[in-house]
Amino acid sequence: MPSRDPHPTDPHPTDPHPTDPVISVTGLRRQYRAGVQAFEAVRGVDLHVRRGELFALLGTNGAGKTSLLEVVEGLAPATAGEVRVLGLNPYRRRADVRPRIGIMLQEAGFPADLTTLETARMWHGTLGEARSAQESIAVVGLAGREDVPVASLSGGERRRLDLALAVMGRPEVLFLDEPTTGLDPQSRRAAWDLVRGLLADGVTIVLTTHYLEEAAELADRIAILHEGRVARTGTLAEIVASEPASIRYRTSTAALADLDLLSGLPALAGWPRSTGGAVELESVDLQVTLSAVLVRAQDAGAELTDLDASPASLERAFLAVAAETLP
Ligand SMILES: Nc1ncnc2c1ncn2[C@@H]1O[C@H](COP(=O)(O)OP(=O)(O)OP(=O)(O)O)[C@@H](O)[C@H]1O
Repeated sequence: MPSRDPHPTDPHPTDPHPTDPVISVTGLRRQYRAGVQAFEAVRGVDLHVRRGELFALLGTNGAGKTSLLEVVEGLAPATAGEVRVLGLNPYRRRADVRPRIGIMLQEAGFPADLTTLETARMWHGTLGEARSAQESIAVVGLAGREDVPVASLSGGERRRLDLALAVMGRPEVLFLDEPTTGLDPQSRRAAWDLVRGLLADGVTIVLTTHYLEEAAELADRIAILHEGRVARTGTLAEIVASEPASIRYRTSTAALADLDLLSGLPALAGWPRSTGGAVELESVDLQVTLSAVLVRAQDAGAELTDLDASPASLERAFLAVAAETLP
């Protein structure tokens, strides 16, 4: 099916309202191949990214993040649905949209024998209005490494060079595709500081990452993609609030081990389970359930070993999504 564009002329492309979403995706579908071999990688996605926010796109392997982002970045057409970036169809109006966005890909693939500065200058030559090569290198903290061949940069320095090129054109919207993969914890935190600096300058950022901590640290809002659909979306707090907390322990005392007896505990999110000899409880109110467990243990003189009580987390939400099979 060809992509459809209900507003092919984009009547007010240069005068969007300040509160309009910078990225607006509605009912997006992307299908690979046709006929019996057809595979729909993106199955009706709605997303809206506001000006100046960092929106993190998470997902299981093969969830459709890359397939979705390629359409948003204007690199591929949608099979169906509507995408607007800065008010424009990014595929049909690529020449207008491209200078206003920056894309940091997973593997930029520079000629390894060029130096940092030569690489930045080469990229500068492809842009119109842009920061100088020197300034871009300084922005990402690579000053002093100008004359080092790209092949001799560390993995972290190479990712910073990727970022220098992505921000060189002073993009209004920046796409960061797994920007800190392979970086050590210190370099990752340095990259986060760079990203925060860009946000402070008003850049709108779409981040994909497999590091949930990174999304929790940086994102204003998050979407978790699964099997081509948005399975969860919202702020970190909103996503976490939709998941139960958990309590685990081991005991030999029946009052705390018998699952039927435990099912009467308050605020449980489901039936108690026993896994590998440990009791597992899910709770919609950790404090209420945990207090009841401890009171019962005291009354029964029970010893609880390996006691662990954890509030819901982004990781739990992610794992819950990964375990779901969507209709
Ligand atoms: N060119 C293609 N032709 C056919 N199928 C494809 C093509 N590209 C991707 N797919 C399939 O579409 C689905 C989504 O892939 P995609 O790369 O978008 O996922 P992803 O979320 O980016 O995954 P990852 O986190 O592993 O990079 C996968 O099942 C993949 O095999």
